[in-house]
Amino acid sequence: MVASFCNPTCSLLLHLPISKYSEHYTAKKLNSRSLDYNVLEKSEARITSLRASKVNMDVDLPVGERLYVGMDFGTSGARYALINKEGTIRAEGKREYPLYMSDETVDWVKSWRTTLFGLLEDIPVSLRPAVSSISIDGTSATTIIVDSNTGEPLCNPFLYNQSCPEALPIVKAIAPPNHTVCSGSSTLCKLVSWWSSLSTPKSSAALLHQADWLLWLLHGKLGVSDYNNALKVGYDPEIETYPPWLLSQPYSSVLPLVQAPGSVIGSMTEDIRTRFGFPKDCVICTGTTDSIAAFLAARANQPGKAVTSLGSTLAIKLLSTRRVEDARFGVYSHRLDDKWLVGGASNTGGAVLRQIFTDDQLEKLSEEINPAEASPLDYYPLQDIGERFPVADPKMQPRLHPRPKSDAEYLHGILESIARIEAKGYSLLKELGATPVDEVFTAGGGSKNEKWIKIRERVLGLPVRKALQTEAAYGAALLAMKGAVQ
Ligand SMILES: Nc1ncnc2c1ncn2[C@@H]1O[C@H](COP(=O)(O)OP(=O)(O)O)[C@@H](O)[C@H]1O
Ligand SMILES: O=C(CO)[C@H](O)[C@H](O)COP(=O)(O)O
Repeated sequence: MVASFCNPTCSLLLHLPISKYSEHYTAKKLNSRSLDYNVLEKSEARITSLRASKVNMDVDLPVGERLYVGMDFGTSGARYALINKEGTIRAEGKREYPLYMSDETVDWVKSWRTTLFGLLEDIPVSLRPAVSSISIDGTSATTIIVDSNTGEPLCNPFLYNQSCPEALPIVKAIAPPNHTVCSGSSTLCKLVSWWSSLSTPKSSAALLHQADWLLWLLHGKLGVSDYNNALKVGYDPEIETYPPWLLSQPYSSVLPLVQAPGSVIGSMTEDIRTRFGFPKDCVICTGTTDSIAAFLAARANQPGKAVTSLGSTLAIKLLSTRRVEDARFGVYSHRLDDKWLVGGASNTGGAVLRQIFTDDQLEKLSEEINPAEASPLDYYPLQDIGERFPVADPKMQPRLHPRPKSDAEYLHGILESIARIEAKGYSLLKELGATPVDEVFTAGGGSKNEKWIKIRERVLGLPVRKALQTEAAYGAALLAMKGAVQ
């Protein structure tokens, strides 16, 4: 399905050119404002100088300065960024997820909750009274079914890359052909899988995404999400509602209310506010997904600009004037104010590297790589069986052999093979009608690898550079700022 989207308003987070009117839907006027990028660009130098001093700075704030907190709950750990209205980073930090086990499985809910309050504790005490708002991004389609009265989970969460193939025929029977939900790892497949399991109480259930549930712990209003996280359960961000084919399902009662990302849900609860020393006017804002937060952090603001998140997984996001989705290839479009972030998320990425090399080895071995030379090795690096994009194949096998004697050559082959997957992703988006990519910014842990950036430039045949801000937490902080100043 290809649709163009319209709205004659500037978006809050991006200086976006006014696009032509939609061919398919009566566009709704979107509430948004423009944030001056020039201010943010100028502040880059200041960010660098501040960061050069210390990460968590108990600095004396200018009188009256207000601050905005973004938290990124990624695959391997969580981070926070505390910024002011110029985008200067006042403090930042990160925590690995503690691994609590229950019945031989990881208790992710306990780990995420512990990490959330740990990050709040890491925010310098002297800066907390200046915090106006908080927002959180999480891994997309990470799904938690909770008791709608208590907010406590009714089952283990379904993680972002978990697939429920048994639910796919049921979902395909109700959704339009090749709709975004027609993927085994979609939130809707996870909901249908849970709904179809006999042992679960259905009456007082509510569906939340990871970011929604973490934000609920801070504001206390259960059942609120954002239109990025809600995309993969079937919410249509262009018409700003769930489609009739979904609302007519028996489980539609568990679906969350949906707001735009970076909109105020409510005030921080009194007990958390007093426990940590946040001000009475501190508000909690809707979030987004981790790869969209990374896009926001990069501040790529023209159609044709793209952000590749080289985190545990490879997620690509291309700013397009046209909406594109095709579940056969794992391609979907997130709304970003009055444009579309077209892309997909592969199961390849840094997690495969981490299975083979430590971060130090990655750094040392990369020094031996000549990025101008193409590697003859042809792999498909996956942690486990199954791929989401640019091929949606739950049975795809990892391919990481033959392994050469030289570790540097092996790493070169893996980095180059991931670059080829990235290149295939971008050419697929163009074939499906998205605005062609003309420049790629890089976010995530892999963005620190200069040699990989050069390999990717050669394979993609495009300018590729490290984003000015590579952490998704910075993008979430921009969403918190949007909500606070609205
Ligand atoms: N020098 C490096 N070169 C390539 N990849 C790296 C390097 N250092 C770290 N990484 C990768 O970055 C990934 C972590 O990135 P991050 O953005 O923190 O992931 P996530 O948010 O998905 O947990 C790890 O999987 C690791 O393999
Ligand atoms: O791989 C992932 C975890 O890091 C997510 O799937 C990633 O966020 C991509 O999802 P989306 O495109 O919906 O943001």
